[in-house]
Amino acid sequence: MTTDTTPKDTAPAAPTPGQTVLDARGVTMRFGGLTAVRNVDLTVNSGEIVGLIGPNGAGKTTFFNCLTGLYIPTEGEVRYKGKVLPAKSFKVTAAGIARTFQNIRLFANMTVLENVLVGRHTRTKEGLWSALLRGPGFHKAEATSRDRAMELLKFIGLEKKAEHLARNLPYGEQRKLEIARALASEPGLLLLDEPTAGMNPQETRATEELVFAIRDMGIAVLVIEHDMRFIFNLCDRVAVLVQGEKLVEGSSEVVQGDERVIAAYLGEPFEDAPGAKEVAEVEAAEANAATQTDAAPRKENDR
Ligand SMILES: Nc1ncnc2c1ncn2[C@@H]1O[C@H](COP(=O)(O)OP(=O)(O)OP(=O)(O)O)[C@@H](O)[C@H]1O
Repeated sequence: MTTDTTPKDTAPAAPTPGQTVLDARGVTMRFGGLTAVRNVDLTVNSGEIVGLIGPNGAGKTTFFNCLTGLYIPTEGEVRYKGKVLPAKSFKVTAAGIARTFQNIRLFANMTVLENVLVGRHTRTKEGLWSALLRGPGFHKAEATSRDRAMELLKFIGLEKKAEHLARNLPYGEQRKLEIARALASEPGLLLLDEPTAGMNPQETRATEELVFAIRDMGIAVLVIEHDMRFIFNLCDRVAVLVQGEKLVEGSSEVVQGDERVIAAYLGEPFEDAPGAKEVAEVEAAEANAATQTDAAPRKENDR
């Protein structure tokens, strides 16, 4: 992925810096007796990358679903660029919010290019009759869509695999393709649900760069992630959900140092890669075991 291949034609007009793109107020989602999200306010401004973190079951994905028309919040209101969001997910996408899911949802037996083309359907003006009759309007629209889809594939570094079947891509590339498909709808706000889940450290770093490049295209980003290194490197602002409620919101520094967040989620101040301490302990134990194994034959020989 390189930033100089940004598909400028497809990028939405950059909103005024600081303009509120997403404004969620008092969002509550109840499932029977369970309140999964309780009275959550959250804004995302243009030019921002905002993180949403919290323990498993805190309500992060439910909140995302309330922002994308999959769920209608029991209470509260969600506005995108000042307008109340429609209650259907395809209308939310058409309005300008795109998302990826925690579990990859590609069309496995379609090509990489076809997957991105599917993501463009909300931006295609040609109707059913035009498509069936395959008139000149249809062919022109199809060519434009292909060009734009190829630009996006270039942007994420998958243009050489355009004709590969999605299911044959390695895991990290499937995740990138999901992002390209979301970008194909030309969003002003991109919601990413655990984009680095299952990735190795190199893939995670590449995803970090990709998200920065997407922000630089003029698209605001809201991201759920359990990888705290990724979140704290990336985000201008982080909101913490615990048991459905927003516990804290602030800069990475503020959130990392907040005792309530440490107690409820982080466990201890974040200083290095998560798990670094555990890795160091395992390595020390292995080194110790190796020393003892080396020592063992000498004992044998001593006898
Ligand atoms: N459709 C549903 N019906 C009933 N309960 C639900 C539904 N969706 C989510 N929940 C419940 O709402 C709560 C919040 O779940 P949610 O998936 O939003 O949490 P999360 O913070 O995204 O967790 P994770 O980090 O594990 O993905 C959980 O108790 C979950 O079981």
